[in-house]
Amino acid sequence: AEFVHVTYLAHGKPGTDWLKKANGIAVGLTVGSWTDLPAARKGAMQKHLGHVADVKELGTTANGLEKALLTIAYPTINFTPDIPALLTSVFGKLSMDGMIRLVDIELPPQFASRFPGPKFGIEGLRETLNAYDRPLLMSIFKSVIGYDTETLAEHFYQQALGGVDLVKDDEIFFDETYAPFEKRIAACRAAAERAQQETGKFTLYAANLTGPVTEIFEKARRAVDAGASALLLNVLTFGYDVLQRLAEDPRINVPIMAHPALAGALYPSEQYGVAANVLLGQLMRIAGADIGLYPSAYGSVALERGETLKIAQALTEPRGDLKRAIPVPSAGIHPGLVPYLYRDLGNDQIINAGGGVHGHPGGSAAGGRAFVAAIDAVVGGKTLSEAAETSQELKTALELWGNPSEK
Ligand SMILES: CCCC(=O)/C(O)=C/OP(=O)(O)O
Ligand SMILES: [Mg+2]
Repeated sequence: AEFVHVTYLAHGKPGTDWLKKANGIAVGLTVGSWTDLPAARKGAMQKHLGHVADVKELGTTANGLEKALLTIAYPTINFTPDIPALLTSVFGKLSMDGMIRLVDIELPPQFASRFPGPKFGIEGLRETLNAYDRPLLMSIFKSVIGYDTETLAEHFYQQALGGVDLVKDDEIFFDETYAPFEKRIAACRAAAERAQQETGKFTLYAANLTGPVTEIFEKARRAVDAGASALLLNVLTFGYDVLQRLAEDPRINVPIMAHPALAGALYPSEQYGVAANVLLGQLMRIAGADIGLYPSAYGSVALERGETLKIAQALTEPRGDLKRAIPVPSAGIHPGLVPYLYRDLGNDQIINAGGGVHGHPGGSAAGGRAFVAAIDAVVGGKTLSEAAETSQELKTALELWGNPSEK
């Protein structure tokens, strides 16, 4: 028999009987009640019974509460191998039952093997881009709503000229009236080919997958047929299972990028919700994200650095034959932050910026070039100031947004 081990951080009044609370969860979320079960039923129900794997009391908090880590083992025969079943079973009703936060899920090998994981992973993405031994670079269409296909294709061209490896739609790009999905994909592919003539590099385009879930799979297949080179999905709003089924579809043979939109409703609280490394690391990876975005520790919607490192670890740590998903610390990123990002994650990351590219006084292409110079610098062991001596674009970017790592 296999068990999923789920660890919760629970807060409670002084004197809480944590073993009793843990037992209540283990039984309540599996067989419902044990003591009231007739003896005849107990035999049949035994294999469905959850149990307490560990209880670690952590003492008292500043505001007088007690806290403890409770690890419960759930028989995997209780649920089907998909994330809706897993999350509903281990943190459905329980998530609404007081101060309790899901902080870790450990899947046993057989159960874990039922999830697709990344189709490309870091290695596959590098092969697709022919880009090795350096962080990848991505820019984001900024402001995108209301632009027509031709304008977006020109914006794509400018970003590609700047040397970015990928361009992504902003996650808020839903209304495609002015830039129909397949038309936009074809136009951006043409723009990528045009830029490639000048840069020698083919820039991928991650088009935002939108629309009713009843149509999203066919839409994704049409996107690939139309020349899509990557797809973006707002996983929390569409659902992890949509991500998993896209990743499992052999016809959707392009990297899938997971956006964290809405995650901030779940991860911040110390006493409630779901830890970011589970939400934006582990679950995204097992469901099949090749590319995992999350708030960086340095930008505009910052996450605490330790949290960001845990997300990156969940996306990349060795886990059986699961491919590694590439971490993309995002939001408010500008070239001056590249040394911090490189110190944290080294080469295996995508450096991702919208405003930090398009806000460059020299325009989007110059914004991309500033990042390329910054990445070359950190990979080559140079400071940004040294690199700025031979890159006007980087010099301008550092003057505008700062060079905090050399303060
Ligand atoms: C964490 C997601 C970041 C995001 O979606 C986004 O659009 C960032 O844009 P900038 O902050 O780089 O302009
Ligand atoms: Mg965005």
